[in-house]
Amino acid sequence: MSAEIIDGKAFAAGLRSRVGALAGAFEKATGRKAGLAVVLVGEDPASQVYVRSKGKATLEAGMESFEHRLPDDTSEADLVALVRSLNADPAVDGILVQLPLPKHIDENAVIAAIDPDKDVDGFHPVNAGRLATGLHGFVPCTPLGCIMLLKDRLGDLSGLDAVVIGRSNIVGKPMAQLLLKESCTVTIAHSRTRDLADVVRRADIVVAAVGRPQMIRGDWLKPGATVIDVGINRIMDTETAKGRLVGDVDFDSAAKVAGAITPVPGGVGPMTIAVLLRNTLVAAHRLAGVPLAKDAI
Ligand SMILES: Nc1nc(=O)c2c([nH]1)NC[C@@H]1CN(c3ccc(C(=O)N[C@@H](CCC(=O)O)C(=O)O)cc3)C=[N+]21
Repeated sequence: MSAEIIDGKAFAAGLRSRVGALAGAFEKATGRKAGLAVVLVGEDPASQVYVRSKGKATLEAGMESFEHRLPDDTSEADLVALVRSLNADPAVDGILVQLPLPKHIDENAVIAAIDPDKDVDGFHPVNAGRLATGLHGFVPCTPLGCIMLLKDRLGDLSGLDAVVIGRSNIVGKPMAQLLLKESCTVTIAHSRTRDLADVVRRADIVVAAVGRPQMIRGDWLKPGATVIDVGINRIMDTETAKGRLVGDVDFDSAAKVAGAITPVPGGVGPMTIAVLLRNTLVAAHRLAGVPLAKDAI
């Protein structure tokens, strides 16, 4: 094994403590805590785990956490009504509606109901448009966390060949926008891409966000490439007969070829939550009209 393991968990801990210090300063300046509202519809066990860890991290950073758990059969109209009440609530700076939503609810309709200036997930079309056109707005947490790890490892990304595997609104597309903003030459690959291995082999930066366990293998990589694995897949380990988490990258073979690689768990996942807190603090400053230094976080 030759690759450096990128410790996302440690980087995220550092980011959370910087956000915590700024959250304390925000409270001093305004007399109130920055607040994040998280809405969870239904009983999905994985979503419950994520929501619990988001709430815990929010409190640890010295912010207010508002959790709304709604039954599985909540109507779209009721959910939209809750979102609108959070839009109007001055104690709430950030709103996150946990995805996926139950099938009878139109996710796009719910996302569209969130005030773009409280949309700390960066999923509202207004924020997607701002990102695409170079305006200030909220950037989805996972891709922003990936960029932070890449810049920490590589410094200037300008001119590098980057391949994003996956084209979701939540990860693939905003990831490609951010890499483009950093002046990378960006390729977006997806399930219909031909000769994916050949596309990946050209890349200095590989971001894997396909949702297929261990799909990207070491022999697809350019030696020395930086590999960011966004996938979180639960599989059965055939040797131990226990469930375990793996990424979209086959870690063992990739680590022999890559220059640096994020592990799963302990890579991108913890960054997602840390950036969510960061975005909430930024939202609080904007809503309160209290300036935050440009490079503060
Ligand atoms: N509106 C919305 N916004 C989201 O940001 C959002 C969402 N919906 N739905 C679900 C996904 C998933 N997600 C993760 C957050 C943290 C970890 C994380 O911290 N993972 C740890 C632990 C993993 C574990 O042990 O289960 C790790 O990778 O090391 C993973 C995944 C946010 N999501």
